[in-house]
Amino acid sequence: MNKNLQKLFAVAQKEERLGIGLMSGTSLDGLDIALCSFSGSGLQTQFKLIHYITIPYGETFKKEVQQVFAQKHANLEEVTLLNAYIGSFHAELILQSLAEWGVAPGDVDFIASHGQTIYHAPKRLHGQAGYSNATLQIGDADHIAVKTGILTISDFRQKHIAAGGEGAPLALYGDVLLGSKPGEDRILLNIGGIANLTYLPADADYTKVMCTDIGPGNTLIDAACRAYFDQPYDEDSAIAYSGVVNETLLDALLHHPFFNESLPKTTGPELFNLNFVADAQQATRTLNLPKADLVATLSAFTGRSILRFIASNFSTTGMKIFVSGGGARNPFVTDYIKRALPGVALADTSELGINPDAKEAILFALLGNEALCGEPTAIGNNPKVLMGKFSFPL
Ligand SMILES: Nc1ncnc2c1ncn2[C@@H]1O[C@H](COP(=O)(O)OP(=O)(O)OP(=O)(O)O)[C@@H](O)[C@H]1O
Ligand SMILES: CC(=O)N[C@H]1[C@@H]2OC[C@@H](O2)[C@@H](O)[C@@H]1O[C@H](C)C(=O)O
Repeated sequence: MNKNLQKLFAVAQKEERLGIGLMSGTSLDGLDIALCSFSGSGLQTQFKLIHYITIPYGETFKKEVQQVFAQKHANLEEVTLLNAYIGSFHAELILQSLAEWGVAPGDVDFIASHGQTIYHAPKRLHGQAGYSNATLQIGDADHIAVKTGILTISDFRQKHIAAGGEGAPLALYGDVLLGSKPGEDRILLNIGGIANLTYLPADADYTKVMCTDIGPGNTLIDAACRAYFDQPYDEDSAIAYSGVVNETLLDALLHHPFFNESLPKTTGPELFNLNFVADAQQATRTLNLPKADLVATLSAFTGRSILRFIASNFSTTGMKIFVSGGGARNPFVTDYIKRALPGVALADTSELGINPDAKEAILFALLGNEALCGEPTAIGNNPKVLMGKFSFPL
């Protein structure tokens, strides 16, 4: 028998597994690496976060990825080169982190890698007859497996699409396993590049769980900061607080048909980008808005769209909201939500024992654990699937 298959079989049967989850999100800020231990699977999963780090990407790397990221037209040679490069680069960052943590690669049972999304094209975006939902993550996992010597599971989103989903959000699979509590109505809100949430009902009826993208999280704020302030993001909302929200532009942004589309739905910077903002500015004759006012308006846009979504889909009485993602550190956005929902308890996911920055990397580690030894679980109207492809070391 192929020795890698033998090893795979042994790992799947272990009492406890050590796994690494990797997330490189739409904000392109860096690679999140979470080293976790798991025992059991599904609703019996016991998990512990052992180490976590975000390794920021350098400007040159970011610029290279941005050339192909969310672009309708890209250089195919660049995409091909990046696919191999990102796999190999992520492997290097893993090895470097393991060395810093004093963990031998041979002790790690698996890596679960999200890869880098370069284009997300649900049918609602591309609208082309004869083509299904589609998404593309690059950073080939064979490079990770060969360079680290660790079994690597990757490309989770394709199975979700093959089984009828949009390939995202996958957060619900982790949120149900790690974040639900019978007797408490909960929303787990992630504000990354794109904002999404999972609703976990108090009666623990998993057919009622809902997980969907909401709209922009940090993506437009970051894009405006990059374009007009030469900054990667609006640290502590300093720019937004120095500006004034333009209500006319805000209303126009909120009128996008995406907000009325059926749930669950997904989106990305393919839709919510500076061209979309410029069109709304043109229509509202606000093209000359001071740039700080623009950042304030885009921050209010994120806050208002999240708020409007929650208020129109849930009764917030007794609801607890747990926030994660980099946007949890944007006070303009979080205060906007808090002010409008005074009766609702808003905390970050550390109250659940989940580091809010590490949550998505933990999710992929957990999906890797499920791929090894779980059973497909029916949650809400989501595909009942185990996801991920296996790449073996030499
Ligand atoms: N101190 C801060 N003040 C304001 N914003 C912040 C702060 N720290 C982080 N952020 C925001 O968080 C972003 C990074 O968030 P995160 O790492 O959750 O994104 P991601 O994982 O790429 O997103 P996604 O979940 O959409 O894939 C930054 O680009 C920035 O917009
Ligand atoms: C295609 C893609 O990469 N989508 C991301 C993105 O970032 C947030 C939101 O948009 C979410 O739908 C998803 O990631 C998280 C991890 C998810 O699948 O739950």
